[in-house]
Amino acid sequence: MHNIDELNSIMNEADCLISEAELNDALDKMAKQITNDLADKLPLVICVMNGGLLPTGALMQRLQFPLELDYVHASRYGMETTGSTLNWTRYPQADFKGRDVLIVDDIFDQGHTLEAIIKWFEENGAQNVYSATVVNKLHNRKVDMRPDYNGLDVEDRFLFGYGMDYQGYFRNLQGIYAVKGK
Ligand SMILES: O=P(O)(O)OC[C@H]1O[C@H](OP(=O)(O)OP(=O)(O)O)[C@H](O)[C@@H]1O
Ligand SMILES: Nc1nc2[nH]cnc2c(=O)[nH]1
Repeated sequence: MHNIDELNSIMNEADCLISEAELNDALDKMAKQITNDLADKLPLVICVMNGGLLPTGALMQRLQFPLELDYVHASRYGMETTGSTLNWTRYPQADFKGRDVLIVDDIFDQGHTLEAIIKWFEENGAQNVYSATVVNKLHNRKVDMRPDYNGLDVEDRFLFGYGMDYQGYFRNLQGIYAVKGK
C-alpha cells in the first residue's frame, strides 16, 4: 500500500516533459500517417497492456476507418533480461494470420518489448506488422529496429504518465512527467 502524500509529492515535484497539447499534436500527426498507410487494409490494432491503454484509445479515436482491436500483455522479466525473453500473460484472441497488424505501446525505450512482440506476430503468421509508440527515449542502448510511427522524442529519464506508471500509479495522467532527479 502506497502513501498518498508521498505519491502526491512525487507528482508535484516532477518535471512535465510533454504537455497534453503536445501529446495531442503528436497523436494527430501519427494518426494521419497511419491513416495514409492502413486505411484500406482492415488492420488489427493490438494494444500492449498496460502502458498501451491510453495511447491506443487516443490513437483509435483519431482513426476513422474500419479496424479491429485486440490486446496482448507481455512484459520483460526484469531489467537484466536480454533479447526477446518476454513474460506473456495474454496472447491475442483475434485471427491475425495473413493480416496487417498495428502494435501500439506507450514508450520505445530499449525496444526489447516491442521487438519481441513484433517477432512473435511475424512468426505466427501476420502478413505485415507495424508499430506505434507515443515516445522514444533518447539514448544509445537500443535494439536495431525502430517503431514505424513515433510521436515525440524524450530525454533519458524515468518517466510516468500517459500509460507509464510510477510504482503502479499515474498511468492516467494527461501528460508525460519525469521523476525529480531521475
Ligand atoms: O523498450 P523497452 O525497454 O522494452 O521498454 C518499454 C516497455 O516497458 C513498459 O512496459 P512494462 O513491461 O513496464 O509493463 P507495463 O506496460 O505494464 O508498464 C512499456 O509499456 C513498454 O512496453
Ligand atoms: N514507467 C516507465 N516505464 C518504462 N518502461 C521503459 N521505460 C520506462 C519509463 O521511463 N517509465
